[in-house]
Amino acid sequence: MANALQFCATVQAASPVFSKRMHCQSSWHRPSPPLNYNYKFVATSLVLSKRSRRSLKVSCEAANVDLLETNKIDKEAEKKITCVMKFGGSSVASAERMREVAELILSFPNERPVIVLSAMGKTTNNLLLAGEKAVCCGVTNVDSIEELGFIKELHKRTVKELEVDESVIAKHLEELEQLLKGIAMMKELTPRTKDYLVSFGECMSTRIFAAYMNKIGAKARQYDAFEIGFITTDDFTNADILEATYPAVAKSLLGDWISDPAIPIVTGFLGKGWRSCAITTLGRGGSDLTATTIGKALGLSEIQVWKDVDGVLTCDPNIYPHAEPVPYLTFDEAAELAYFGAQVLHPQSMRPAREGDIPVRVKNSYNPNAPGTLITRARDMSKAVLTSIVLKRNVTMLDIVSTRMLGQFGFLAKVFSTFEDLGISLWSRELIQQELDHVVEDLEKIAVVNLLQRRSIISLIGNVQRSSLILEKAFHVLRTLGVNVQMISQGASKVNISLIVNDDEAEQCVKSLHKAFFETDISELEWECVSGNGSAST
Ligand SMILES: Nc1ncnc2c1ncn2[C@@H]1O[C@H](COP(=O)(O)OP(=O)(O)O)[C@@H](O)[C@H]1O
Ligand SMILES: N[C@@H](CC(=O)OP(=O)(O)O)C(=O)O
Repeated sequence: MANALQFCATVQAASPVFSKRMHCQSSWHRPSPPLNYNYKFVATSLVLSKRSRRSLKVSCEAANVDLLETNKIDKEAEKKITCVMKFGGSSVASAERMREVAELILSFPNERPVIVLSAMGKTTNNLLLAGEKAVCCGVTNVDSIEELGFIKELHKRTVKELEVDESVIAKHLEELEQLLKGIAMMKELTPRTKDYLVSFGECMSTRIFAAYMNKIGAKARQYDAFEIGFITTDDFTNADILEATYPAVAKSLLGDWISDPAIPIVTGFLGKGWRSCAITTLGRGGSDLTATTIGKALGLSEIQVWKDVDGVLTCDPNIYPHAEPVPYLTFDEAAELAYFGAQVLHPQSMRPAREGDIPVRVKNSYNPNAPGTLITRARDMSKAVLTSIVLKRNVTMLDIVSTRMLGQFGFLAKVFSTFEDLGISLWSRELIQQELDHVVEDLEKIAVVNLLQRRSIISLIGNVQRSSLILEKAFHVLRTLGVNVQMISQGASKVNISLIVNDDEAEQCVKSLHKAFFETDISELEWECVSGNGSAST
C-alpha cells in the first residue's frame, strides 16, 4: 500500500441518501457540508489506489451518479486544518512585524492554520480619513491627500523590505486612487462606498503577506473573504454574517486544501452583501468575527486571536496601566465585555465560537510566551468575584417618568414604538442631536423625559452569584470617592452589573475599583465587606 496513489473524488449525487450509502460502504468521509448535492470525498487512508478508483467509477455508473473528477491529491491533504490564527492591525503594522508573524506561524509545526489578517497598522483609519477629505477636496487635489500618501508609502515600503513583487498591490493602489477621485467627483461618501474603500486595507495586507510566505518557502494562498462565501446582511459598515456563510466558506477553503494544500491567508473584516453583492464590513475590529466564523465553519479545535496585549485584561490598559491579564473567561463573560465596549474583542465575535463550542485563545504577538486568555463555555467560578471592568464613555441616558404608567399596559410598547418609528436603535451608533430632540419630543407626549448626556457606563463583569459582595465593595469605593451612581442594572447574561456615573468621574472610579478588586486579596476583600473595615484607595 505504501506506493498507492491518493485521489480526491468529486461526485454529483442524485440524492443525499445515496451519498450517505456510499459514505458507509467506503471508508471515506465528507470534509465539506453538502451544497447542491455536490460532494467532495477524500480517502481517509491510502486506500484509493488505481484499482479503487476504477471500482468507484463502476459503482457511480451503477447508481447513476456522475463522477465529476478524481484528482490526485497531496499527502498533506490527509492532515486537516487545525486552527485559525487572526493577527490584528498592530501585529502586521510593518515589514518587520510581518516577518515576525510569519516566524510565529511557522514555529507551530503541528498546526495547519488558516490565517486571518487585518489591515496594516492604522490603514483603516487612514482610508476613512482619506475618503472624508476626498468628499470636499476636489478631484485634482486627491493625489495630495496626506493619508493616501501614508497608505501608499507604507505598503510600497513593506513590499520592498520583504523583497516581494510590487505587482501584488500595484493594481489595488491604482484602484484606490481612482476610487478617491470618484468620491471627490461625486462629493459624497455613502456607507456602501466607505466599505469598498476600507476593503483595500485587508486586500493589500493579505496579498503582501501571502507573497512573503511563498517567498520564504511556506506555501500560502490569498483569499478575499467576499469571494469565498462570507455572505452578510446589507448593513454597510456594520454587516452581520448570515448562516449560509458557514457551508460556503467550508466548501471553498477545504476544497482548495484537499486538492492543493497551501496556508490560506484570508482578509478579515470583509463580506459580501446578500442582496447588493457589494463588499460589506463587519464593524470596526471585525476581523475577530471573521476568525471565529472560520473556526465554526471548519469545526476547528481552536481559534487564536493575536493582539498587542497579553490577553484580555482586567481593564483597558489605556485607562489604567496596571491592568493584568485574565487567564480564563467564559464565552458569556467575553461577549458581555466586548458588548459593553472593551475594544479588545469584536462584540459579535463570541457568537460563532459559542455555537461551535470552540475555545478562543487571546494571545500577544509581541510576547508569544505569555499564556494569554483562554475563553471557553464554562470555567471554575468557585474563586471568581470580579473578572474585568469595562468603561463606555459618552453615553446618553433617557430618564422617562410617568405616573400614568403605574398599572397600565402598553406603556413600554409606546416607548419602544417611538424608537422604531424614528428608526433608532439605542446601541448601534451615535445619535445626532436632532435625532435625540425628536425622541424627546415624541416621548414627552406620554411621559416626563430627561435627557442626561455625558454619562459613562462602568460594567463590572464577573461572578454575579456574588453580586452582593461586588456591589457592597463597589459602592463603598464610590462613596469614598463621593460619586453618586445614577442607575444600576444587571445584564441578562448574569455576568455583568452596570453602573452609570458622570463622564468626568468615570476614569477615577475605574482606577479605584481596579485597586479595590484586583490589588487586594480576595479573602481580605470579603472580610473588609463583612466587618465594614475597608477603605477605598484612590
Ligand atoms: N480589557 C481589555 N483587555 C485588553 N485590551 C484592551 C481592553 N480594553 C481595551 N483594550 C485595548 O484593545 C487593544 C487590542 O484590541 P485591538 O486594537 O482591536 O487589537 P488588534 O487590532 O490587534 O486586533 C489593546 O491594545 C488595548 O489598548
Ligand atoms: N481593519 C479593521 C478590522 C480589524 O479587525 O482591525 P483590528 O484587528 O486591527 O482591530 C479595523 O481597523 O477595524
